[in-house]
Amino acid sequence: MNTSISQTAETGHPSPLRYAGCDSTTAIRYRSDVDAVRVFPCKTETHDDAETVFERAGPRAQLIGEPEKMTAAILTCGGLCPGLNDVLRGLVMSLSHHYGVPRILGIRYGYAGLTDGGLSPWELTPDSVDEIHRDGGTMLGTSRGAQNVGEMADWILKQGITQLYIIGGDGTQRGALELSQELARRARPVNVIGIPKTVDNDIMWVDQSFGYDTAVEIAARVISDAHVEARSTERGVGIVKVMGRDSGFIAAGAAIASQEANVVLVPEVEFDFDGPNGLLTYLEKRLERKDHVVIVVAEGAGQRHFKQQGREVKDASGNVLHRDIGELLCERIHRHFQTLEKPVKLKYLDPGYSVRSAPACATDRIYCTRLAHAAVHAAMAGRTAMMVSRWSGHYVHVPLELVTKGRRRIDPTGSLWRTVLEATGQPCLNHGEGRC
Ligand SMILES: Nc1ncnc2c1ncn2[C@@H]1O[C@H](COP(=O)(O)OP(=O)(O)OP(=O)(O)O)[C@@H](O)[C@H]1O
Ligand SMILES: O=P(O)(O)OC[C@H]1O[C@](O)(CO)[C@@H](O)[C@@H]1O
Repeated sequence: MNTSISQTAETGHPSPLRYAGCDSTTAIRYRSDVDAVRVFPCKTETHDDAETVFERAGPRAQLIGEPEKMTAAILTCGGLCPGLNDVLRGLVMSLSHHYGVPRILGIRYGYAGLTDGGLSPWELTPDSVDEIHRDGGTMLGTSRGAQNVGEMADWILKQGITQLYIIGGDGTQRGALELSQELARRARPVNVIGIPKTVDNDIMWVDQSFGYDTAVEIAARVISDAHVEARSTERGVGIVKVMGRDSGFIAAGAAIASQEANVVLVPEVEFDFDGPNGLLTYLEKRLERKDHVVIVVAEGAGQRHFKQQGREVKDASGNVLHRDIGELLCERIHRHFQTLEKPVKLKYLDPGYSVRSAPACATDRIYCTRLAHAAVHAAMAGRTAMMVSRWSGHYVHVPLELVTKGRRRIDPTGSLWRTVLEATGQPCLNHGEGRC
């Protein structure tokens, strides 16, 4: 799966690099001669000793043009995530205070705001963003759903925009790549810089996304609530469903943080309901032994159990909308123990939107601000078609072509999942999958 990528460490000009997908166990070292970060990925089935070089983020001596003649635009797209307003604030402060860019446009409701049919942009100033970090959500609004890339490019050029900051998830970054390619075909240069936003923590080449710490903190508190409920009744079962469409990072992190989860179900690891290794058998044993149990489930887990029950429904961006695995767990567990004539008391908690609409915690605020400043330095130095990131602890520039190659998921054979299993005592809940 090695791919040639065009971007050198020094200049942003084309040179072949080898790409390897790997998690943050990757070793890393600086190459001070080229102001770059060299990454040596760990060995996986698909990659041997391939290496990737990322340019280090930060201010550069040479700017692409005169800041006082520039117009910057910022948009947020996809689902909410704690810290969006901190990123917006960081961008405006750096553009205005550090570089003196006079015109900063806040695009309304994601890509929809880059078209004639969208709402007019807001002029952003340090004063207008001064206190936005206190609030969750995004002051600019967000959206899902496709827009015509040619129309967006026309609109951007008509507005005289010279740099565009795009804050969003993997879908948004795919859009950013297309847009940067379309703009590159036009006469006037526009620097397109992505900033990774994902409460699910599922963007490639990002150690951990902003908002994740906040999300885990909140979800862990809900798991503790579920635990209190479960242990306060005879045969109490607490079920907590958290977001995680394709990746179970919030479920895993919150379960470990709370120390009070007994079973964690994520999209990356299959589980059975029935059979000697199935969830229901394990719950029987656990309830005999401890009289209560807490289950944490990511929304994308166990979707194969719905297969016979209808066609896939998708959101405006084409993401598959999952069936409610929390409801299914409640129904199956309730029915099973009724049949055994040993009924359980079930409490189902779903903190989904509360987790992602919260304002960011302190560590996420620092992270958002640093990413935002890195993004501005990148654009001012003339970079484009790239995303700022923190990778193996370093702030770096990652080509959008790499970012959009896939999604980051929990490795069922890796250390995070192993920690979940050790912390919960959860056994293998499937047969024949080979990954528990
Ligand atoms: N493959 C793609 N090519 C171009 N644009 C895309 C692509 N996928 C998604 N987009 C656009 O990106 C925007 C956001 O996509 P999406 O709704 O999937 O959210 P996201 O950025 O992945 O964030 P989240 O993680 O919250 O889902 C939408 O306007 C969508 O049309
Ligand atoms: O209901 P919405 O706003 O479309 O978002 C829900 C989705 O957003 C995510 O949080 C990703 O941002 C997923 O985990 C979830 O499926």
